[in-house]
Amino acid sequence: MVASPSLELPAEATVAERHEKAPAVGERIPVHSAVCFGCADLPHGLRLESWVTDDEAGAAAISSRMVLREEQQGAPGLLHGGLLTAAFDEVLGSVVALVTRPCVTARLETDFRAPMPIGSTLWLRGRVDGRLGRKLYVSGRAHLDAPDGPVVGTASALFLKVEMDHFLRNSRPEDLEALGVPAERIRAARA
Ligand SMILES: CCCCCCCCCCCCCCCC(=O)SCCNC(=O)CCNC(=O)[C@H](O)C(C)(C)COP(=O)(O)OP(=O)(O)OC[C@H]1O[C@@H](n2cnc3c(N)ncnc32)[C@H](O)[C@@H]1OP(=O)(O)O
Repeated sequence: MVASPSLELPAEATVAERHEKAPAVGERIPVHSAVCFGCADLPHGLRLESWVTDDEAGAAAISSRMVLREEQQGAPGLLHGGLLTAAFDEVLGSVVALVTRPCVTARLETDFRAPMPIGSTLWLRGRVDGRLGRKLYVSGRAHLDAPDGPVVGTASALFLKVEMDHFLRNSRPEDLEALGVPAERIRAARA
């Protein structure tokens, strides 16, 4: 198998600041899609809530909150590990969206540092560590039960900026049409 390139921040990467039209520090980040497993208010979703936070170096950063529910268990009484990775995907995807859009996850690594009991609350942080062309290097941390509680997980990821064509070519046409995308535009992207 071919190894994926490193997630290490390249020396030439630059600070990735928030876009001028992105929400300001302290503002809630709006749900990006009514059907999103990560942020929408869905019975089966993670229901993450996120806010823009300040960063010493001026980089885009957010803080998020997720309550761990009965139906999210892996081992008895503990959060399923894949759901922490899904939560990081949402948090890190939301923080890159403050810089540029649309982006997709190319690679995401999670370190599980301590078990996460059902009924507790995860406080997650995400930060864009740097940008090099289409590549956005991001990292995150999950704390248990308080914004500065014990660290139960960490993550590093690479997101890539894509064109709208990525969705026009790959999403189901009916979902795009439901968002108001004209059928001709979808057909043209796929021709
Ligand atoms: C009008 C329509 C309305 C639609 C409304 C849309 C609304 C917008 C909602 C957004 C919602 C967000 C949601 C949350 C985030 C997800 O959940 S995203 C879902 C999960 N991710 C995916 O599905 C992505 C699937 N993968 C892909 O599509 C393609 O592999 C990618 C990621 C776009 C990359 O393909 P590519 O653009 O052809 O890039 P490629 O030339 O292969 O690589 C470019 C560079 O990145 C590096 N790279 C690529 N992959 C990797 C990797 N895995 N590891 C390390 N490096 C990599 C390459 O080595 C290369 O480096 P250089 O040679 O330039 O140094």
